[in-house]
Amino acid sequence: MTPQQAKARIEELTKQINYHNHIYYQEHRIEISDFEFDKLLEELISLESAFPEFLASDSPSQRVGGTITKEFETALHEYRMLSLGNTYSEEELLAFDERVAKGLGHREYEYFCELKFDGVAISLVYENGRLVRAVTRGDGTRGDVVTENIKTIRNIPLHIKGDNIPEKFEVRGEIFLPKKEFEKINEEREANGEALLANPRNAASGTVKMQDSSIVAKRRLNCYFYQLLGDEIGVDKHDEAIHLIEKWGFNVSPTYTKCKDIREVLGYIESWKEDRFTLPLDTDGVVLKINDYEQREELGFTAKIPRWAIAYKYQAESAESELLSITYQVGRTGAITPVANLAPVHLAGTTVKRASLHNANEIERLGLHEGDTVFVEKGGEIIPKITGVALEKRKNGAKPIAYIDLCPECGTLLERKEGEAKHFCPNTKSCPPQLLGRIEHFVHKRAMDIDSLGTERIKTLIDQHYIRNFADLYELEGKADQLLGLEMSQDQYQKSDDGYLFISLTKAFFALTDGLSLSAIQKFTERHTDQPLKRVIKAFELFIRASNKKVAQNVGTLMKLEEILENSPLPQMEDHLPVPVVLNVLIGNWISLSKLVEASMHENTVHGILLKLNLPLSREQEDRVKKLKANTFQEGVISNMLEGIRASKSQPFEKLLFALGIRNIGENTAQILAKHFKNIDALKNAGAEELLNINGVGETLVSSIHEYFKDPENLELIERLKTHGLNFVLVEEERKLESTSLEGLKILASGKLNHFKRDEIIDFVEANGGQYLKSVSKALDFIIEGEDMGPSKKEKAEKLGVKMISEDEFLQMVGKKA
Ligand SMILES: NC(=O)c1ccc[n+]([C@@H]2O[C@H](COP(=O)([O-])OP(=O)(O)OC[C@H]3O[C@@H](n4cnc5c(N)ncnc54)[C@H](O)[C@@H]3O)[C@@H](O)[C@H]2O)c1
Ligand SMILES: [Zn+2]
Repeated sequence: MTPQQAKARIEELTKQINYHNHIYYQEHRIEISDFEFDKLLEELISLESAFPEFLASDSPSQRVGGTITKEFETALHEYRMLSLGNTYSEEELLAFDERVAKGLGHREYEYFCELKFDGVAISLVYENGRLVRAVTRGDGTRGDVVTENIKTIRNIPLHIKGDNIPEKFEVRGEIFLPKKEFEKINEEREANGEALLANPRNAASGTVKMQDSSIVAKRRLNCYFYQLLGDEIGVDKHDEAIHLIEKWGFNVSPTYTKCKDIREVLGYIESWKEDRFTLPLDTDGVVLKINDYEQREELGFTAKIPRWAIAYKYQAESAESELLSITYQVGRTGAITPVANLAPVHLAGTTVKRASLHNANEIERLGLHEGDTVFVEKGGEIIPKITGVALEKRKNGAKPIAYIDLCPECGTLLERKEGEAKHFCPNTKSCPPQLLGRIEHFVHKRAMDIDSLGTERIKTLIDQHYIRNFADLYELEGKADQLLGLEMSQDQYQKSDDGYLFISLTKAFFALTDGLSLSAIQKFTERHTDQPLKRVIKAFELFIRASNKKVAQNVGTLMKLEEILENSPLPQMEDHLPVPVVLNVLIGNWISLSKLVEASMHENTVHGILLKLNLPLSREQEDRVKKLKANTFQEGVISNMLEGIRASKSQPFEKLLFALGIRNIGENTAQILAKHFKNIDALKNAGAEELLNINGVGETLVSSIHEYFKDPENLELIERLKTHGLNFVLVEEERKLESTSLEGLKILASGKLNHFKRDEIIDFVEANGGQYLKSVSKALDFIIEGEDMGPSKKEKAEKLGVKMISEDEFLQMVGKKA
């Protein structure tokens, strides 16, 4: 390589590494794996050492990767927070050991091994036994002060008690989001159609830097500690320090061990290679450190890393599997996410059956064909990803994956906006997941406030076609009797290609027998999955006989089932039975099989079929049928739901306006518009000019409003809602003010308040006659300055000359405090 080439490559690598550092530390995202990142850095380091003339003092090889952010106060680290050298190879580990041996003049030394926890580094400073400061690593010299956020982590001791606690000391560790919590958050996000968090590490680092500690508290971060620092800590070996902080109540992972030489270290590495996946958090390697502090000092540091420690990183594991199919998920915003269904394969401690594909570009980038053998990898990500295709194994004539054109939920032609990676379903009104999103918004606490309508219930009502829009909610009252017994989930059902309704064997056997428990039957069917139906039924007969419960009756029913199945023209489906056949066995004396088949063609549940047929069932038959159904709506649930819906009719105009979900009309805007126009018709007829004259209304909002009222379906919806008595007119002063002490004042609160939660302060200001604004502007009369008010906000307020008062002063102003 010529010096010219080297220079160009160094520049290119520097640019790339700086970019990936930036998105990793500032945006909590990744675009390449850690392995790929480490390879880039390694290449840079080797080029810089071959061509030292091109080594820039600010090269990423010379600096710790993070930086500080603008939103927090910063603090200097008393002891610099460094990075660690890392390697993926055993040879390099042995070379490290040789350097250590040489550096110490071949005297004896010990290693202390810990797992490398994949989280965010934190430094806690204690003075007189109290936690005074929690600081991120930042650029290694200076970090962000995130004390309030860290205090929400339950097992971090705020006070240390005991004998001989040093007056001042620092403890370092790794904050992490437990895998279970991470999965929970992502399940919620998936259900809400929000983008998934890539991995627990990024989620943890994003959380640590949130502005709102109450959200941090909900995330249930945890922390493992691995270092004690201070001038008078009274120990001179790392293992002693670890035992000390354990004794003081810090959470230390019990996975550490002391090794007397590098061979033992290799044993430790091997022993955790698979076992680490059983730990509650992600780990990406092992850190080995010289145990003795004096020896550490002798070995010293480079600009960026200690010479007495190194991280050995496990390579991400990969496996081969077969692409079975692709499922396209529709989120609540209409965004489409393709997911690969794979033949189950064992990988990194779990069985993998699905891998994320993100969007059409990713499928194209991989060049996926139907039935391809693919490589799956599980790096830092919980959701594995496909890293490539084994081209030599591609089947003859395999077709490239064709991305879907139509929404899998509603059949609408998908759209893809210029410059966007994701496809969208434009059918915002009736595409089921999008409708779910809209209804959830409508019933939200700050909108129509119908808390008896949770997601599961709304989903059921949408799936079974009881609600297609908001107005339908108010017509449920007349359908109360149909709702009784409505099934909450359709998981137990399947439709055959030609539209016949099937039910799981477990549920069918449960309803067809008497005296056998659902769980016992489930265990039985699990043992007999994949077998031909005839054989399963024979085995079930033996199972009934062995159970010794109501044998004659149960076997009799089973024989009837066999006979009807034999004569029915219906297709077969693995592990399922046709619903009409099962119903025929249960209630056959009332109705013929052909009538049942006909009724089941257009229905998705047993409840639906029975509603349609309206048969006079005996008590016993009803009980049997009940066993066939999924969980159902009961009387209490229904009356509770209807009560909530009825009560919502008295929500004031501004809440209703917000609930309608008109694009760009948030809560604040809804209030402003409601106050200005006083009723929906005035808003509907408002011209652009009038709208633009209102403070806070801009061009985008004007066009969303006009677009909304241009749509005849929306107008019809409003008319229907009016007939149900919803408030489309502002009832002025309908809210009794608690006081007028804030009358005419425009107020904003920033930072953490002690007497109010986020939403409470808004209600409080308004209840006392004030107006709450959501951003810093000249219009404000004052800002209530809470704890840890963001420095950028503060700066802006000072620049605009907005007065800031403390929470105490505010409380005095409203007479809540002497
Ligand atoms: N994928 C990307 O785009 C991208 C970008 C930037 C950085 N990265 C990754 O981030 C890492 C670089 O970050 P780094 O400089 O923090 O190095 P590092 O994470 O490899 O090592 C240092 C850190 O390890 C942590 N650590 C965990 N367990 C520890 C233990 N038992 N003892 C001591 N320290 C422990 C500490 O937080 C410490 O700050 C690399 O692994 C790199 O792959 C990836
Ligand atoms: Zn759709």
